[in-house]
Amino acid sequence: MTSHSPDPALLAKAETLTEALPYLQRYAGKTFVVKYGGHAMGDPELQRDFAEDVVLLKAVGINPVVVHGGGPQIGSMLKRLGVESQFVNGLRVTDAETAQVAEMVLAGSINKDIVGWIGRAGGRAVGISGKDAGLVLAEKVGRMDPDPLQGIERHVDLGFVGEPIAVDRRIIDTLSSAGIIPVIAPVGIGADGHTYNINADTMAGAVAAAMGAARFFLLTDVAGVLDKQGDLLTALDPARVAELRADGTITGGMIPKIETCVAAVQSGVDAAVILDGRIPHAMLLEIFTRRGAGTLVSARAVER
Ligand SMILES: Nc1ncnc2c1ncn2[C@@H]1O[C@H](COP(=O)(O)OP(=O)(O)O)[C@@H](O)[C@H]1O
Ligand SMILES: CC(=O)N[C@@H](CCC(=O)OP(=O)(O)O)C(=O)O
Repeated sequence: MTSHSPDPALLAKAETLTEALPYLQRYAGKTFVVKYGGHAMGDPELQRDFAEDVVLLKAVGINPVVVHGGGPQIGSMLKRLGVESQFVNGLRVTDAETAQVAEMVLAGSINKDIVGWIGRAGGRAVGISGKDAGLVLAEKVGRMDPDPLQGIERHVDLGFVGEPIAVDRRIIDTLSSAGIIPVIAPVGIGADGHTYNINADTMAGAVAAAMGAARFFLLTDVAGVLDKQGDLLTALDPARVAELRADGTITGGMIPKIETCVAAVQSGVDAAVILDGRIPHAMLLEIFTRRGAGTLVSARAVER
């Protein structure tokens, strides 16, 4: 090989970087909210990749804000403690004991794990929950009709399940402007002083709306929203989402996820993307290359 014909593998790397250039220019200074689902936290390698992606975003001038879940991890802890738990339309029925366990797992072990991974990837993160600095004021979710497939009695009281009714973004701004990546556990406090367990998708959507995020990513353990045949739906708008809810294509944990995406794009977030967290660096591929992955939800249908 002469000095005029560089190694093709090296050239490909340079091309990847130049392909990223317009995206780097477009997104510098913008806020990206990333919801990191409990199912996407599978193995340590994926957790390391995720942390590297978040640190890279910060390094190129984007402000990432991480909101995490931990449903499966709460489930394992409840099982160890011999506490039963039920879901209604993707939300965990939460009595006082379950609320305590949820807070311990979410704001305790998972939150600090993620902070640790980001630190190891060379970033600086601070882990908080919706209770810190009055970030999220929560209100009890009303009684709900369960999914008919779950065969649970109608009009269930979900207990200490909350939804965000106000987000005070100042703590996020303070951390972000100090070069720190905020990592947020989905727990909030009510005006009644109770601690509320908040679905992590819902929490992330409220944060994305309050931040006027340019992009909102939800990392999970499926390729995105699938149709009845199991094929990936690459782009959806609110009208199509309503059809898929009505005909039973979207069920269980995908309900809060997709409803959050719709609410986010209707309240000013440019686009929300449901991504497969099992794919290494799924987020970087979505942001910096022309090969978008997952399901993109936007106010108006787009070609992908
Ligand atoms: N139409 C659909 N397309 C994709 N997944 C769906 C659909 N309907 C229901 N689901 C379920 O939603 C799950 C994702 O939600 P969830 O388990 O709560 O993830 P996470 O823990 O990442 O928030 C999928 O694993 C799948 O079982
Ligand atoms: C009310 C409610 O359902 N809260 C969720 C909070 C965690 C969560 O949403 O985690 P994932 O994103 O990993 O599913 C729960 O208790 O499981």
